[in-house]
Amino acid sequence: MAKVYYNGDVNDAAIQGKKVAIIGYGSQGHAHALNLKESGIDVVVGIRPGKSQEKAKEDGLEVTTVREAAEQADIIMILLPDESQPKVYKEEIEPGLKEGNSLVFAHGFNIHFNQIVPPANVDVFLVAPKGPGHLVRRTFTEGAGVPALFGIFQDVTGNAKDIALAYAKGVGGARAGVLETTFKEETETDLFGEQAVLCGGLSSLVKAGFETLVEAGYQPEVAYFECLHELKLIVDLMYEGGLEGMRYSISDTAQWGDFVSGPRVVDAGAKERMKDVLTDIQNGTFAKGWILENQANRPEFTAINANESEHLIEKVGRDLRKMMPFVNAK
Ligand SMILES: NC(=O)C1=CN([C@@H]2O[C@H](COP(=O)(O)OP(=O)(O)OC[C@H]3O[C@@H](n4cnc5c(N)ncnc54)[C@H](OP(=O)(O)O)[C@@H]3O)[C@@H](O)[C@H]2O)C=CC1
Ligand SMILES: CC[C@](O)(C(C)=O)C(=O)O
Ligand SMILES: [Mg+2]
Ligand SMILES: [Mg+2]
Repeated sequence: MAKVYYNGDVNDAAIQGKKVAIIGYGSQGHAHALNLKESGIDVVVGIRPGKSQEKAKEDGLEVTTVREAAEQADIIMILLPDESQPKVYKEEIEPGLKEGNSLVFAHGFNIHFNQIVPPANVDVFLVAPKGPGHLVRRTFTEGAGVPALFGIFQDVTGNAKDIALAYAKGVGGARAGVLETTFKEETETDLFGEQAVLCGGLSSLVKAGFETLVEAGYQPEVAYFECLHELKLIVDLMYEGGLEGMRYSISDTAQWGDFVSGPRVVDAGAKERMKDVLTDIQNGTFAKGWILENQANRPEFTAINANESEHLIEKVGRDLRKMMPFVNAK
């Protein structure tokens, strides 16, 4: 079994007296900045002028430019979109780095795929929450946390592991469990998870189910409730009790259908295609495509995104959710 670190395993002194710069104030950025601050850690947010800068100020945080934050801080956590990081790093972060600083990431993409090449005199590690930033924040305020991974790329101070664990505790990760990984493992598993299962696999499954019912003549609203809305309720049961917890709560009829029909839909062919997806991640094909897509100003991303937002499931869902304000309460 892998070693799992919890709050009691962490050396808090590793981060005390240090200043942490959170670069970016989006999904992960706001969660890390607020959670660390409420954990008693000295935080400054480095962010360009705009909406999220205003939000960081409204939230009562110390805010300055990216360059100034990187210069001031001992620990610099980069929480910009992966595709924006290399340019901002080169122009505004690298010039402020000092020997013995910690350069930190929440995802290994830019280090692993060679888009950011850090100097040899700083610690480089990742602390990657295994969940969306808004839930990293919400669970923290509820007294809980989202599990996290940490991984060391460069340890020049000899303290990188202690600092990484203290950081993970500060954002709430060590309430749920923190595991050691490598940049390679975090990058490849995170990309695979979001593409094959959590985001890509799931949205394709939901759309295919919805379309199958609608094309067979059933009402779109019924198909929406069946294939999308109820998913959260089923996944909540898996989150709480695994597959067996979910199967305990559903009817025996549903459980029998799960056993006999699930593998007909997600069959051996689907697993073979998952392996292809993993291969493209491992050999850099996916990363190269995403980097080039951004260099070309995202023509395919923009077109697909526009088509997706016009899908019937989205139109029906927007109307139905208006009648369920509690769904969007947070
Ligand atoms: N989203 C998530 O839950 C997870 C993300 N990660 C990783 O965390 C990192 C951050 O991701 P995420 O939180 O999704 O990022 P977001 O897309 O939410 O980041 C948006 C923030 O970055 C700022 N920003 C965007 N582009 C630039 C730029 N060119 N120059 C300066 N600031 C910019 C935005 O400012 P403005 O408002 O001005 O646009 C905003 O403050 C990534 O490495 C990601 O892989 C890891 C785990 C989960
Ligand atoms: C599942 C998507 C994710 O990897 C995440 C929230 O963990 C991301 O990159 O946003
Ligand atoms: Mg992830
Ligand atoms: Mg990810």
